[in-house]
Amino acid sequence: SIINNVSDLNKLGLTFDFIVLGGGTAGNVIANRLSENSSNQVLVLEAGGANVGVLDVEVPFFCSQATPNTAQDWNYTTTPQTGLGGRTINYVRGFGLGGSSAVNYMGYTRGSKEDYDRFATVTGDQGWSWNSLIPYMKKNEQFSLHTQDNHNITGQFDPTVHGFTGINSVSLPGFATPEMSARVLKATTESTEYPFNLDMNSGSPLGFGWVQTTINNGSRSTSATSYLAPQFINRPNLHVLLDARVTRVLPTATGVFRTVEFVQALTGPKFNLTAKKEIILSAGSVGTPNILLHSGIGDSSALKSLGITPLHNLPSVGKNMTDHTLLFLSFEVNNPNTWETFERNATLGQQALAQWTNSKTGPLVDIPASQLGFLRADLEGQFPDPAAGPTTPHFEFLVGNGFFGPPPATGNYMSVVPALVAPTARGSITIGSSDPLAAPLINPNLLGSASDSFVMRQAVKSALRFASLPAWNGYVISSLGVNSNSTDAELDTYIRANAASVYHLAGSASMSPVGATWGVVDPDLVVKGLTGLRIVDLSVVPFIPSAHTQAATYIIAERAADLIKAAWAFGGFDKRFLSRRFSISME
Ligand SMILES: Cc1cc2nc3c(=O)[nH]c(=O)nc-3n(C[C@H](O)[C@H](O)[C@H](O)COP(=O)(O)OP(=O)(O)OC[C@H]3O[C@@H](n4cnc5c(N)ncnc54)[C@H](O)[C@@H]3O)c2cc1C
Repeated sequence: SIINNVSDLNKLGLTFDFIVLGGGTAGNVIANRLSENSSNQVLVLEAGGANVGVLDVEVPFFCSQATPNTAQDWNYTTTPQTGLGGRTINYVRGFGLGGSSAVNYMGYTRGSKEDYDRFATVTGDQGWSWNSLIPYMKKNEQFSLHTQDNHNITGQFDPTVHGFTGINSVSLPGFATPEMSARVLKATTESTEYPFNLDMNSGSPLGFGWVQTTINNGSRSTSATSYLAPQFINRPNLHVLLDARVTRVLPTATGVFRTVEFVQALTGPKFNLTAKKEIILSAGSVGTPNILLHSGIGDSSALKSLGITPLHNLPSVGKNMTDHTLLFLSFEVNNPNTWETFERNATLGQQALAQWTNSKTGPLVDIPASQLGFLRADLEGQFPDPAAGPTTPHFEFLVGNGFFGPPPATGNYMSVVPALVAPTARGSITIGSSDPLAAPLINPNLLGSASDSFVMRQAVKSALRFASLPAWNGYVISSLGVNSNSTDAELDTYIRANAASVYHLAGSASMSPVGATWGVVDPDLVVKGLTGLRIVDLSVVPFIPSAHTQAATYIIAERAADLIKAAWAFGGFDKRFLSRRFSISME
């Protein structure tokens, strides 16, 4: 059930085995999988609301309107970003059931095999390798063979690498943009720099291909519409409390954290609930370290200086924060059928919305991109390879049939949006006060290293080269802002003034090997040195995947659910405790 008020929850008279903090992308996977066992009572505490009936959330094309500064956004701002010339920027995090899966741009890209194999190497747990995770990729994915325009999808994906019976819908574009798509595909035949890739979710993402998105029959699929669909949320052992903002986790004994403190209104009373088995922290890469720090779990001396009693010294909490940077690069084109046509004409816009409402067809069924490419930069011998391996990209292009965001008053446009996907800079989540309801200090450190600035410039140059291939003759009229004659200094100035976040932040509560002096969680995602508290969200990755990050989040959560089930499979004894105490392997 979905409950709005803690007094209604209390009336149920339940005690909970597992309490999941945050009903976002990962949290709802955990809630679903743990409640498959009817003897587990599972509760999710979500700070925001239900996110139901919000058109900007449901209509794929409206994704850029869902945030920033809306009711479904935490509405954060970064600290001044040195790599962006000192600018501060909006920092979007999904607020409400579904979390960031309800406000993201729906691209579904797993990353490279090397990304996951690096997780396994760095953590010492082969369970995080690509091959070990394939079953979890398939458990997440319900790939659709149907598109909203019923076109033939042969040659647009590789069926052998997908899951068809999972929970989260994934589909190919459902509204044709033939003038542009044909040229993108032609461009892939004109230069070895931009090869075609049948399916970027095979583990080998390099090249250009068709975008796969978390869209179900023309509407956004979120972790709430999928993992909390009626057949799941109606389980008698699964409950969600909305408007429940977690302030801290509290110890029930020394080193044991099974109690959660939360509020239902910013000025309202605090409530406590205690889990019988575990608290699972799934508040995301900002929320998770924020809650840990306010709970006294972090760098003890930094916490003390803020007046917070340190309870467990874990200096890595909030460190290692990594994010992707993008630049919206636009080209004026000679094609009357771009998004601008219906974006500028109210009648056509209303027709498009009516078509979506009535039949879930038309231009609004897709995100504003139909192809994407993952590419490597020529590092010119200046920097060590920042990627997980030689078949892992350094940057990405999202190609769209129009201007991203509100278009200029006249003209038709194409977007080729370069994004840095293997950054070396690391940022942080810290706190500036002991008030758990105050916003944390968010520093993604975008373009914060010489290598990142260099690769971003290479990516922009590559985008300009891409748009001048013969495929675009007679189509591309000119680029906006920069062009192929721009000097490196001009490119850098433009990038610093205009680059933004892709909102993929990751790694702020990283996994590390058992016994490591760094990191926040062990490879089984239990907080290092503590009992009863596990973290399951994108904050646990030691490196950001070189891809859009929701697929990795879902995959990690699917495996995490199995780790939790296995830990409690022995009559209530924590398998992890047993295996450590008696040095026996129970895998
Ligand atoms: C605008 C935007 C566009 C993006 N585009 C894409 C894309 O196209 N493709 C892609 O793959 N990825 C994209 N991403 C990234 C992707 O959505 C995230 O990496 C992923 O959803 C992270 O999942 P998570 O479970 O770690 O966190 P979230 O999904 O953010 O979940 C955290 C949840 O915890 C809740 N929470 C936080 N603090 C508290 C608290 N104190 N108490 C209670 N609840 C709390 C939040 O409200 C939220 O529901 C985008 C993200 C954004 C914001």
